Amino acid sequence: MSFTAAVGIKRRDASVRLATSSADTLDRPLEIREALRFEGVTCTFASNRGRGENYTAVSDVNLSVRDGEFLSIVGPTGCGKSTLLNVAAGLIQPSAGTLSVFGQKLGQGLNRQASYLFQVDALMPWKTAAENIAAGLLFHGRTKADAMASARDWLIRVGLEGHGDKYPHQMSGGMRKRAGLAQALVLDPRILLMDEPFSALDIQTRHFMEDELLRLWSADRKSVVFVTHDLEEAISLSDRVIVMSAGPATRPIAEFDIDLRRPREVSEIRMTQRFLQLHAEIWQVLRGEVLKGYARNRP
Ligand SMILES: Nc1ncnc2c1ncn2[C@@H]1O[C@H](COP(=O)(O)OP(=O)(O)OP(=O)(O)O)[C@@H](O)[C@H]1O
Repeated sequence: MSFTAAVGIKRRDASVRLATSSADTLDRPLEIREALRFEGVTCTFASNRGRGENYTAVSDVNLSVRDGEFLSIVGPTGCGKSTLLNVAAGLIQPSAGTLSVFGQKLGQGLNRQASYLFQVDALMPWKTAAENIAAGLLFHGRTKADAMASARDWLIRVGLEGHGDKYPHQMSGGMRKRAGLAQALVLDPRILLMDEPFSALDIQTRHFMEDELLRLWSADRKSVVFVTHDLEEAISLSDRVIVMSAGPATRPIAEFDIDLRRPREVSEIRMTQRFLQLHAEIWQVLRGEVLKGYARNRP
């Protein structure tokens, strides 16, 4: 069974180390590389209620994301999923604990190995799709000709060939998402952080985008951390799903290996027996936390 309860979260050291017989060591690396490692990460904020109170959103989070892994994080609303992504991006510093990126502790400042894709578009309305995609490269010092050539290449890769001259208001929600994906991937990050990127899309476009993401991901297997409220989306995309506890002081309470075959087509994989089995197992844990979250947030 793939369910690993709280003990499973503690097994993190074992999970990143391969069993090594002498034969193994000849042709396999000793360690699977970690893209991200949260160690004892706690984030405490000044409470929205004021009165000098504090609110601990996440507490003592220990979690590693393997190089090339597609990891999803699910949990009750407001539990602290985005907070963890913000720590991974270097947008906020934990009150305690550390984040390591490919083995290096991240001090102050942004995680330069990562690109971030938010729920809302980060496209600049006064720039065309191509210019939006090229903007990050220009910021990193590439020449305009070079940046625009890369942007045109990425327009093709995300299915926006011929739409490079459109402004965001001239594009559909799905097209804007594609442009957003290109904007993130053109920088060739080793890590992709995604915060409910497709939640505003209609269901068909959403499935299209999920398949598109899997296709792009499988081309060079970046490490992905994907936050979603949608358990079906989490299972159909991921190698591993982490369930967070209800807040406050949220932490991962269970992890599930998703052993569905790849390549996957999200609408098809959801019909399989194994998918339904995994869904039932994970929902059993998640449901309890969602109910606790509702109970705690009742006025
Ligand atoms: N900068 C901040 N100042 C004060 N409180 C904050 C801050 N950032 C987050 N919080 C609080 O921390 C908790 C976790 O927020 P977070 O956005 O990480 O949750 P989430 O699981 O991503 O939410 P959702 O599921 O609704 O997207 C919330 O109660 C939120 O109000």
